[in-house]
Amino acid sequence: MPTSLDVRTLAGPDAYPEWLRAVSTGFFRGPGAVGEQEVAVRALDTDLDRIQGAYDGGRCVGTFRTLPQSLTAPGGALLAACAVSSVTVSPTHRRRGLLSRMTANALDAARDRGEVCATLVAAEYPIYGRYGFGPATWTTDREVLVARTGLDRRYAGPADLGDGGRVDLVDAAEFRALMPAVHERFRSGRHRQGAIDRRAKWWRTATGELRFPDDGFTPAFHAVYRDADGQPQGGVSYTSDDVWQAKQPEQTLTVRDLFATTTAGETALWRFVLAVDWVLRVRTGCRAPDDILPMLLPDPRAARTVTHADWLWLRPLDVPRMLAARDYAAADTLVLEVRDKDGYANGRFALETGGPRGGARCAATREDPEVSLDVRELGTLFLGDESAVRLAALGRLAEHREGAAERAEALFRTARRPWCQDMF
Ligand SMILES: CC(=O)SCCNC(=O)CCNC(=O)[C@H](O)C(C)(C)COP(=O)(O)OP(=O)(O)OC[C@H]1O[C@@H](n2cnc3c(N)ncnc32)[C@H](O)[C@@H]1OP(=O)(O)O
Repeated sequence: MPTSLDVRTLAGPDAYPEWLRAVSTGFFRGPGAVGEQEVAVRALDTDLDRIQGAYDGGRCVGTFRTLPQSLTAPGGALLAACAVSSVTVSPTHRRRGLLSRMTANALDAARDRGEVCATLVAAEYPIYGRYGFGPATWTTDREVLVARTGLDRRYAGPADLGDGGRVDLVDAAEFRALMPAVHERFRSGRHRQGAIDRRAKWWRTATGELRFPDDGFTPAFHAVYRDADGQPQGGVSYTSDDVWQAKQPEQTLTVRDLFATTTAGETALWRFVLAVDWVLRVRTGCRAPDDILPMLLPDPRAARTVTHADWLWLRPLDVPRMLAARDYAAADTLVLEVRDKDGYANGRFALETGGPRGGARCAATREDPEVSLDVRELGTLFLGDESAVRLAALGRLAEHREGAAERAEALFRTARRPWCQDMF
């Protein structure tokens, strides 16, 4: 029997618990698994206007949520982005266009709010390209075999590195008090493109202050790096298992979070986790592909790649504002034609760049294009991780003037690879 499927934003707070249960069903946690405390925790800092549900009669069969996000562009500018999350369609209602309807509504709303792009972390690679998203950052998870690193086991702390700083274990409350400000400085650095903001709720959840039953949270150890002036410049959160074999400790330390505003701090924090007693292996978690860690080791092969995969996907919405906000490696003028079947980013744009720290301008133009590409390829290029020349070889970027792909490459590529460390 045909049914009419209605897609709408949440009518009010009363509709939220059922919507959350639908998310849970869509992500296979099981029906009825969402208790009152979970509803209360998840409702904090949640904007109901940004939540859509798909309804079959009174039943919620599809979910979609967006969050305001601040995304770091190459050079350190912070962009207003629309972060997409909690996308599910009930197994009973798939492939009837519900995701497409919810995505179209969300992108319209993002454009109307003036958000320059949308972002997401894709559960499966083939889903989101059709909506104009392209993979823009990659993540690498490594396992370090501590005994193979060649590091001196007598290491006694940052002083051994000739660094006046120190690393101290702190409790969750102190970590929560100190680290948000450090993270804000960290993520707005010139080479931190791809980083996203962490709101107060993120820190409260990550440090176990906001909990609900069966949330799967494991308390972590926390340590802070302070520089020679006593200023916090970085921190690490990690857990460790308790494996022993034949009277020998064989523990795996898993890094949940590690960042610092300075290379000295980042180095000291890695050296700290690699020197924790009883630890045989260190799992790094979600790092940039060009993370400095392997090169800190006398034997970089001790850090083996466990997973390397796409992470943050980016969907341009406002091309002139987005392109003008970033820093470029060269001074040039390039005319790009962007194809966007959904219309948000369609058009020809003249990009004028002043080179490193030189600013950029971008505006619609009628000039002949030098390169043309689909909007999702622009999303892939924007944070600097993809090669325009490689896209041209793949037929995903067309060159209308000889050498234009190489010029695009010189503009868009970044010295460091983009890194988004967080899931949302
Ligand atoms: C940002 C995040 O939250 S990522 C999490 C995404 N959620 C999940 O993976 C949970 C499990 N999966 C689901 O809930 C659903 O299958 C969804 C949300 C992925 C898709 O929802 P649907 O309503 O079935 O998608 P919809 O019918 O709108 O499909 C639109 C198009 O995408 C295609 N498509 C949908 N899902 C997939 C998929 N997993 N793989 C490949 N193609 C897909 C459809 O075939 C369709 O193609 P067409 O336009 O060429 O006909």
